Amino acid sequence: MRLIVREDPSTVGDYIANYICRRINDFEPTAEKPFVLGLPTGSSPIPTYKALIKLVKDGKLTLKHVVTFNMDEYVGLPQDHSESYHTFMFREFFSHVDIPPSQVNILNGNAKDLIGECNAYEEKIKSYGGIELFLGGIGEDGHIAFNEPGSSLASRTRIKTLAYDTILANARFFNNDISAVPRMALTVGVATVLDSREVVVVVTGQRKALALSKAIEEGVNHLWTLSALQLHPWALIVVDEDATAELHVKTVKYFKSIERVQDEVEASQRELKAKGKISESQVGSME
Ligand SMILES: N[C@@H]1[C@@H](O)[C@H](O)[C@@H](COP(=O)(O)O)O[C@@H]1O
Repeated sequence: MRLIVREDPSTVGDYIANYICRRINDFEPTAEKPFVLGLPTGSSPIPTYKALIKLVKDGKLTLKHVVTFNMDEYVGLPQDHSESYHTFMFREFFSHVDIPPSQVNILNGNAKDLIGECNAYEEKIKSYGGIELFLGGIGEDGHIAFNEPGSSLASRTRIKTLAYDTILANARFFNNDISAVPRMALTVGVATVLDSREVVVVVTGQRKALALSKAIEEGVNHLWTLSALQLHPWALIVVDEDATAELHVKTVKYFKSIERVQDEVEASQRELKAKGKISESQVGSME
């Protein structure tokens, strides 16, 4: 696992957007071989979406051959409700970039057969050969997607009852009316996220600091589902300074030193590549 620390949410967003842009461009997606990207909602990824939109507008990135799968959706909230994750994703991202809407996949929380909807979602992900990169966010209780505390770390896409903490946290999107927050959601499972080839998680703000420390400084634990990321071979968590408030100083220093060493290695690899001594595929990031 790698942990990257940046100053604030905006520089975190820039870092992740540039990272995703490089991954997509290196992949050289085509109609036959699209890049499959998992995406979250929430306020934390908004700076990343803003930065990705700019990269597309500046001609540095195209999403024409990208297929997306969103993490979750409320159950029973009309699709055109201002707080549905469908509305959120088109408002904050998809309407501003060149992705064909037919390549956007979001769980339907109003499906007649919710279990069938979840199973079909897993099958569709499989039909694309799995997810290349899953971008995620976390809740204050350490949940990834809507995998609330106590979720099985082997879980797949399913119906989930929301924890009271999450209902409270999300009431801010429903005029602080707790009774207006849906009680259930459809969500990809922890194992669905872990199956993707790479996972990138955005964690910003002091209210996420405890969850971050539980997830990376303690053992794998179903009460802090992000901690399952410790089992993933290619995981990256990008945080701002505020989110590090509960981490040990030595943890932060350690990960910062890893980034420094990696930058030095990459710089020397680029130099070797410029001299024709190694190929582009040999220039890459390390865990
Ligand atoms: N289901 C979503 C999560 O996927 C998201 O990570 C979380 C954090 O939201 P925010 O970034 O607004 O704190 O909100 C919801 O619970």
